[in-house]
Amino acid sequence: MKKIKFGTDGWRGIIADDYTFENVRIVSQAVADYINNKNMGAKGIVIGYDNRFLSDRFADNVADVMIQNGIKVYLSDRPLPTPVTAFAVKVHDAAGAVMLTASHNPPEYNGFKFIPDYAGPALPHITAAIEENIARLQNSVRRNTNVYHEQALELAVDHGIPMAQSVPNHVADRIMIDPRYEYFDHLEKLVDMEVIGRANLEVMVDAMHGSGMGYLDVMLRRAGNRVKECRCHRDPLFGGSLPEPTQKSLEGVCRWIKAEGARLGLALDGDADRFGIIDVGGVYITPNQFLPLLYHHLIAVKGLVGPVTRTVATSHMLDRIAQKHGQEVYETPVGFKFIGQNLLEKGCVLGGEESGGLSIKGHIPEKDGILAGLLAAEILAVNEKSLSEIALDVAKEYGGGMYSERLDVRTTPAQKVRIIEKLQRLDPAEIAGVTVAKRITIDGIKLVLESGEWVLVRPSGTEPLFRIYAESENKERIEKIQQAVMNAADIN
Ligand SMILES: O=P(O)(O)OC[C@H]1O[C@H](O)[C@H](O)[C@@H](O)[C@@H]1O
Repeated sequence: MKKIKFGTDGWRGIIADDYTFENVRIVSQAVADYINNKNMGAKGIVIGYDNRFLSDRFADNVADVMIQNGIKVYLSDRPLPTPVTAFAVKVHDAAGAVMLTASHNPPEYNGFKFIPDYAGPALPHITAAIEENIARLQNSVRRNTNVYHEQALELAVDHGIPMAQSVPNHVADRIMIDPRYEYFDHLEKLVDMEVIGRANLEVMVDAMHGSGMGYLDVMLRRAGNRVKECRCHRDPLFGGSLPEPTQKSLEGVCRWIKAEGARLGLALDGDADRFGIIDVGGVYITPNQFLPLLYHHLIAVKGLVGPVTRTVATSHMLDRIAQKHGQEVYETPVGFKFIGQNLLEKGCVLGGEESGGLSIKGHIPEKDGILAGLLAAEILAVNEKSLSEIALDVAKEYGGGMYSERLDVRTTPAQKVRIIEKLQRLDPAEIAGVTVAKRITIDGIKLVLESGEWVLVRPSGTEPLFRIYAESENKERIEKIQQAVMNAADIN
C-alpha cells in the first residue's frame, strides 16, 4: 500500500491506482479524527467536489465517513470551485471543508484538499497531523488483511473514534447546500460590478471544462456585459488537454479575442482557483504582469493601501510599488497556504503568486480565479485602456518594467537528489557578470543580484522537475542568467 502524502496542495493520486474509494475513506477518517480531537465535530464540515470523473461519488463517501464519526455534513448539491467550497466554511461557520479535486492535473487524477476553519489551504503542521492519522490507519489496515478486503467504510469507522458514544450532544446530519448566491453577494462587495456593467465589455469566459462554469459568465452577464462561453460544459477528459490556464492552453481563446476584437478573455483552471487573463489583440497577460497592475489598482483606485505578500518566485515589481507607498513586502515559499497565512496575520491587501493565484483583503485566504477575473474586468472598466497599456503606465510610474520567465527542467530521481545537494552549497560571488547581493534559502536557492535582477532554482512540489525563475529589466539577460545558474548547479 502506497504512503498517502499531502503535497504542495493536498493529496493527489491516480484514480483506481492509489486514489480509490477505500483510500478516500481512510483520508476522510484521518480528517474526522483531526476534527474530533479538536472537539470541533459539532460545527460540521463542508464537502465540495469538482467536475472530474467520480468526484461526486468520492464526496458521498467522505460524507458517510464524517457522519459515522458524528460530524455534521454540509454537502454541496453540485460541483463547486475550490474558493466557493472554502467560502462556504465561513457561511456555515464550519470546522473546515474537504474539497475533492486534482485542480489542473491530467484527467486520470483526483485529489483531496483539507481546508481548515480559517477557509484557506491547510498549513504544513495541520497536514502533518492528518498524515500521522493516515499512517496509523494504514498500519491497522496492513495488520488486518481481512479488513483490508472488507468495505472500507466499515474499516474507516473501525479505526476511528467510536461512533455513538463520541457524539452525545448532537446528531450528525447531512445538509445539502448551494453556496453560489452567498458567494456572488460577497464578491459584489469586493468588486465594483456596476462600473464593469457600464463598460459593456465583450468577454470570453473559458472554464476549461472545470467546476468554475456558471460563475464569471453569470456575474458578468448579470452586470450587463456581453459574454461568450468556451469550454463551459463538463468533460472529465478536459477535451484532451490539461485544465491549466497557461498561454499554450489558451491559444484558441487568444485567437478568438484577436479575431473578434473583444476586450478581455478570462480563464480558470479545473477547480477555478487559478486565473488566466487575455488582453485585447489576444495578448496573454502573465500572473507576474497582472499582480503589479492589480496592486497599483487596489492602492490608487480602491484606496486599499497596505502590505503585499508574494512567493519567492513572484515578480519584484510588487516590491517597487510597495516601496513607493511605504509598505512592507512579505516573501513566502511557494504555496498559497503561506500567502493565505500572511493575508490573515499581516493585514496584506494583496497576496499573489507566479503560478496564477491571488486573493485580496476582505476575501478568504484562498486563491480565487473568479475574483481575479472580475478584478481584471474592473481594471479595464475603470481605465478604458488595454491591460498592456496600463502595464506600461504602471511600469513608468514605478521606475521601469521587469520581465520574468520560468524554465521547467525535467530530471530523474537520481539527478534530483544530486542537484538538491549541489544547490545547498551553491553560493556564487556573481551571476552573468553581476555581483550577488543576497542569497535567500526559504524555498530552493534564490540569488538577488546588485542590479535588482534575481534568479531562483527550486524543485517543484507537484511535478518531477526543477523550476528556474529569473527576472530582469532587460529581457535579453533572462536566458543568460538562467543559464549561468544552471551551469553552476549542474542542471542540463
Ligand atoms: O511549483 P510547484 O511546487 O509545483 O507548485 C505549483 C503550485 O501548486 C499548487 O497549485 C499550489 O496551490 C500553488 O501554490 C503552487 O504555486
